[in-house]
Amino acid sequence: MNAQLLDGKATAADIRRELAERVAKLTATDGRPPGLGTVLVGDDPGSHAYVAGKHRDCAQVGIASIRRDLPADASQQQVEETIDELNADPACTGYIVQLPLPRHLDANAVLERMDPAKDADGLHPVNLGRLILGVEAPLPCTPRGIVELLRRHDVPLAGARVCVIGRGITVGRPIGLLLTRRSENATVTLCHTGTKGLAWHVREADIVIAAAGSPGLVTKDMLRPGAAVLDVGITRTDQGLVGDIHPDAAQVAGWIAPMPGGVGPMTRAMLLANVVEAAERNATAV
Ligand SMILES: Nc1nc2c(c(=O)[nH]1)N[C@@H](CN(C=O)c1ccc(C(=O)N[C@@H](CCC(=O)O)C(=O)O)cc1)CN2
Repeated sequence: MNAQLLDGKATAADIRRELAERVAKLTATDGRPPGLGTVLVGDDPGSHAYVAGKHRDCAQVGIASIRRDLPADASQQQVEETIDELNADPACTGYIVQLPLPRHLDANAVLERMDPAKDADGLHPVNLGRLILGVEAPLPCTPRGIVELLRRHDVPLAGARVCVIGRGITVGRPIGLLLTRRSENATVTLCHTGTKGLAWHVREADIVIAAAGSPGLVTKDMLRPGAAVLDVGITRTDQGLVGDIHPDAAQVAGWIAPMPGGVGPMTRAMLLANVVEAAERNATAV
């Protein structure tokens, strides 16, 4: 079988073009562009690359960038003061705190301090609660990107059995909430390091979303032929970046979102979408 490519790079480029038009309208009406803020603590090269990418995307669609970089030994108070500053900054429509934070910081306290109306990542507890309640809220970027990628490639979701591997807060936990909404109507099994018989769960699935950070975890012998397989795992090795899906999976999958070029670019595009939607909400509120 030749797997069909779930091309996140091309799809994200389409979305950026659509968003650029909405940003131009907002800028003309408001007299200034929407603004995205980022809070980055420490020297993790991956996090630096992701934040740089977010600001490049902003420049491409006309969103203003506000960047706050703090040293690896920044205190909880320093980080929270930066949050307070962005909460109060009228030029900042929405912002994100790049995760993971250094271990000495309390990430939950930082997220809770954000103004939920400015939470461009949909990770504030109020917004995660709204997601459960089915109330409009910014959605976490990777889960939203996955749903958008599947929809734009006509991968059937209603009634689909989805196996998610990984229970992190940016992907594994929220993706189940999105896919089980009535509008998506999928059935989700969330697997993690405590799951017994992972291969059995994967083989039952029409859609497999691997976000475990375990290189080559999902192999072709585990997959149902024709399944849609999305690689969200990224491990940095001496040989470069390695995903959770073994390359041989393409031999049996019906669709494949590779790493790189699948879900990652969609994550970035959905962040822009969340900022544009926040700006549109603000514009209609006045
Ligand atoms: N506050 C947040 N922190 C983190 C999130 C998040 O959504 N919000 N997700 C990840 C990191 N991330 C965005 O922040 C992210 C990860 C990967 C990519 C990406 O485009 N990946 C490329 C491959 C990697 C590369 O080229 O370096 C791809 O898949 O093509 C974008 C964003 C954790 N932290």
